[in-house]
Amino acid sequence: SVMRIDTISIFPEYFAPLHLSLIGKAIDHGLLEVSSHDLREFTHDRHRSVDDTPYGGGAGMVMKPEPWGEALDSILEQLPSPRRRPVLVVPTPSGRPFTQHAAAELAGAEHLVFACGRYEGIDHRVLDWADEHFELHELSLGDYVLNGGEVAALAMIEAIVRLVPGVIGNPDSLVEESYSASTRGMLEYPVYTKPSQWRGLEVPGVLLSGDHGAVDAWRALRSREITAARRPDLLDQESPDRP
Ligand SMILES: Nc1cc(-c2ccc3ccn(Cc4ccccc4)c3c2)n[nH]1
Repeated sequence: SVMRIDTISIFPEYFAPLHLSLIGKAIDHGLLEVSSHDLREFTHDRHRSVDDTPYGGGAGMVMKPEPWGEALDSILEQLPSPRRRPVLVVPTPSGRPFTQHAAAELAGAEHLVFACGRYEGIDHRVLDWADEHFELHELSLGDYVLNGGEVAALAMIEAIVRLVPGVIGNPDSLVEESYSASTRGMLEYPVYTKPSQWRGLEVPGVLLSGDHGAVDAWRALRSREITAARRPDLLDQESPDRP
């Protein structure tokens, strides 16, 4: 089934990279349709304004609700009916954390719409209205501040689309990943390839031994060492199926 992704932003050119590499191939193979919409197409004044001063005062500008309403209407009107409610993802610093679990959940959606804000954010009535017409997800990319939602949307789209069957060439490469079920939240072990000697640096001998048991043990040990050092919080999730 074809997954459709629509993005709405005042910088639609941010999404041109999606047409490159893996995602580009998925689009060429008809597995994925990506359309980027310019929010200013839904303004009607001479200055094509999308922002105004905030009620209640404060610094910065807030994105006006009308252009967003018309942009979202236009997406809903283009849907084949009867349709399931499309998913609307709104990247925001105040959102629920975007995790691999959220990516897997969203990878099952038929139609994803990303509303990318700028300035101090979007008039909250847009989210209130959208909650009635979409399955709304306000998501944060992480605990750092960006200038807008586009970079967050690009990252989320990549994390989601690579989980869609057929998009990634080799599905095996998805199995043993950080944050995936099989690694149970452990970080990746170090990887090596030829040449076995490089600038005087060797590859760990066990990896050249052909002893797959020893290789697995070495990798498990390195994962645990690296996770304990960098992400002890992931180890606290002592799950019953991890000794
Ligand atoms: N994880 C994450 C998401 C964002 C994000 C998403 C959308 C928007 C729209 C405007 N801004 C700028 C902004 C900065 C701080 C406070 C309010 C607005 C955005 C930031 N930053 N960090």
